[in-house]
Amino acid sequence: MADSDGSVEQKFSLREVLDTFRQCLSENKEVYLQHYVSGWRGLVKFLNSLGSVFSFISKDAVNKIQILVNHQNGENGGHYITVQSMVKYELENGLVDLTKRGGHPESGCRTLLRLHRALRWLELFLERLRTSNEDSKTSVMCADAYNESLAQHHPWVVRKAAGVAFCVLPGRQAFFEVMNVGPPEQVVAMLGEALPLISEVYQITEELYSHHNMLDLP
Ligand SMILES: CCCCCCCC/C=C\CCCCCCCC(=O)N[C@@H](COP(=O)(O)O)[C@H](O)/C=C/CCCCCCCCCCCCC
Repeated sequence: MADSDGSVEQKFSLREVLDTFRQCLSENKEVYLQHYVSGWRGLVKFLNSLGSVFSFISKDAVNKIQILVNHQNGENGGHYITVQSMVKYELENGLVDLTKRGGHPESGCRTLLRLHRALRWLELFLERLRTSNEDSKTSVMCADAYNESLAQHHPWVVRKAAGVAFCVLPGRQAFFEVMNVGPPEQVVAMLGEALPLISEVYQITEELYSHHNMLDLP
């Protein structure tokens, strides 16, 4: 549908995000980068619909998505099909800054690690949403999930800004409406479908990064 300014409306759909995370895993449990990035694109649509307070977060996510897309579309794009092939290629060719930032500030590995950490936040947040009740506050659920995950990797100023943004999150009912799924029971059911997929993608990536000692890339 076109907006009044002629731009194409980009409505968030939880179903679409669920489908992209379903497509993420290959038969032998490799993570397809293209679908991983599409999943994040879908989530950013949701974030954008929440208002400009969140734009510093969505800008960072979009920037990281774009770095990964550039790798996929670049001359070595054939190595950026799965997270596993990307890790292998970048490590074998010395394209990752392993201990301090240097010549490869935009490696696929360090960029994906930032989104991977955010995926843990998402998993924790969605699980809280799924098991929440009408009186639960999205701001509290979001902050708790953040403090348990991403916050450990952010400096004070980012944690403060994130905390301010969480305070203006819409309430649970409005939040569920933006998901475009239907009544709350259907949202809860779909979250129950989405969570194991997100969790599996997270676990596989976590093990891969841990195996290569890359969970703290600068
Ligand atoms: C299913 C629908 C309901 C949930 C929808 C959630 C939608 C969330 C969409 C996007 C999440 C944003 C992901 C942010 C990635 C952050 C990556 C990161 O950690 N970047 C920092 C480090 O990067 P480098 O400097 O090392 O390159 C960077 O400093 C961060 C800057 C921005 C602040 C990030 C705060 C993240 C807060 C967590 C997301 C809150 C979203 C709330 C909306 C419900």
